[in-house]
Amino acid sequence: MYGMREPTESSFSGPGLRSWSKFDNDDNRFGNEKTKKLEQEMERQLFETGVSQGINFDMYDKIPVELSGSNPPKAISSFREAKLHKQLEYNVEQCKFAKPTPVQKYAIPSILTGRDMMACAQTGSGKTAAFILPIAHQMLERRSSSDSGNNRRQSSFRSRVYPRAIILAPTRELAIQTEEQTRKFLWKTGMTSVVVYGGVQTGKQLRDLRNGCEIIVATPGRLHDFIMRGVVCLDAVEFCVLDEGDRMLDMGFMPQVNELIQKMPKKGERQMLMFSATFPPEIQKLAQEFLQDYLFLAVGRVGSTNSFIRQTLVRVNARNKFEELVKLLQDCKGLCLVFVGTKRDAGFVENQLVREGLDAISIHGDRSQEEREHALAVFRNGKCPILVATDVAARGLDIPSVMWVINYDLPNNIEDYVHRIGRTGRCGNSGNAISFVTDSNANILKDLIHLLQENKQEIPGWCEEMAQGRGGGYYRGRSFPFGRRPGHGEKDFRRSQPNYSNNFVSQRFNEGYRDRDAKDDEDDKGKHRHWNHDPEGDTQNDNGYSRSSGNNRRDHTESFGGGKDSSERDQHQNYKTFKKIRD
Ligand SMILES: Nc1ncnc2c1ncn2[C@@H]1O[C@H](COP(=O)(O)OP(=O)(O)OP(=O)(O)O)[C@@H](O)[C@H]1O
Repeated sequence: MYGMREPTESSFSGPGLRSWSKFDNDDNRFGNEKTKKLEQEMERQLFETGVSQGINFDMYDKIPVELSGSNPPKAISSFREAKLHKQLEYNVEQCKFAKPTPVQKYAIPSILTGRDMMACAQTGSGKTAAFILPIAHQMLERRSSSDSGNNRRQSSFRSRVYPRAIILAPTRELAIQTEEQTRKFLWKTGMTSVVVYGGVQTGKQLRDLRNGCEIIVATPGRLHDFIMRGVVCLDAVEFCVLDEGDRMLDMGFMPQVNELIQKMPKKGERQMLMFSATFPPEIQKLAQEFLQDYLFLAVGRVGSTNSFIRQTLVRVNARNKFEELVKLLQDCKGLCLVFVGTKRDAGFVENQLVREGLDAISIHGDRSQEEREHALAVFRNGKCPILVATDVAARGLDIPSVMWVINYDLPNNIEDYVHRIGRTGRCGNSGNAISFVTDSNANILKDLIHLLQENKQEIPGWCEEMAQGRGGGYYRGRSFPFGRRPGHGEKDFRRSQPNYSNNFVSQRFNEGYRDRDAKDDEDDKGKHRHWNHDPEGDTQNDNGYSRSSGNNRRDHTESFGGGKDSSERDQHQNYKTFKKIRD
């Protein structure tokens, strides 16, 4: 029988800890001193991970928010206001979450009312808790009201698992991390979660599943595998989350995700939630297939970065990129994540750095899962403070003390840039992102310049020249061809659909947003209510979210050299830039 084992030292992690978490405070039948101590230790270990909130945390309240769709509920201003189950309140306290972030303020009440949701908020701003808490609350409520939710008993009879919630993630490491986070919130609720992902033997995951669970966090391939083997059945799914929703719906994942969703109860009988920091309009359109009467939440502009990350562009010559990297790394304090374009380059750069005497390790798709997890572990604990990575580490990973993200190779699209640099500057902490730019990067520069302008970052003169030279001029100011800013996602795409819905409203909070989007709004088809309501009573927007004007940009032609290939002067200036950033 599950849940009847006395916990042992070895149950500090993995399923042992999960099964112990089924005990409720009042139901501790081993109430002796030793057990209590063990339980306290398990609790301490469980809650000690995660990024502590940084000095900029209160700035989140000033970020403009848009909530659109029919009958949107009122935001909460404290976790208490959400009236979560008392064990969940306790677990939130243990996580040291003093107050909700904006995405939590708006998403928690929306999800609690049973609505589907597409939510877009900056990297590191607490999206994970924004969906897990209201899901866990509803599962607890429904279980206590109907007392029919013991899926474990049911599943052990049928030797099949019937999860009530599925959370899909694009990478194995993110799935592992999200399940760890889920475990915190489920602590002592009597509910458990299991993570399943590819690249490792199925044995342990199978045993965990057979012990029963309410929530499965998974990468799509492995979950599909377990369904085909008759281990998991999705008939009883009440909640489905696509974490990094835009990635889960892009061409790489869409067929698998679609197949999984088809195995769940149909629209309206399950709650569908999609979260990401980026949601390009074309992906929003695709997502319609899975959503019903959903609320769209945008914290800040869809696809933007947070303003706590200092972003710097450095012009380099492809030939001496590596030397530039070494120079830079010698001066970087704290953990440093270096993104490269290919798996081969990841191995190559790692080896070269080690030869230079630097403590580097790499993570990419050609490494075994064991190696990938080892690389992340030694990076996390600081034994190897430089992690060279492909985009496998670009999304979702929440690692404290990542002070630097270096784009050794820039990605091909702005969404990947946003996610990559979002590994630093999390939860109100400051961070630095440095991107090497070569002649072959002209394709991303327009979007990048726009993003930097928006966040009041320095834009070197050579960069503007480069963007203009290649693309026939980049877009400055408010008017963009085809009525949309280049490249990345914007607002709720339904607003531009004719007669979307009679009940459709779009509410805005922190009115600084108006400056930026005023013109777009006039053209929108939906009805808009502009409310002055602000749950924190703060309507000022001074965090740089209104689009920057030309005044915010300095002319850096002088300090970064001209538009030709990286010259000696460039290199000297690059060094000066590194020094400035470091100091
Ligand atoms: N209300 C809160 N108060 C303090 N810390 C919080 C709060 N909410 C979340 N955090 C912490 O902030 C960190 C980032 O949260 P999370 O990983 O959920 O961000 P995210 O928005 O999902 O980021 P990404 O877009 O990169 O996936 C975590 O370590 C989490 O524990």
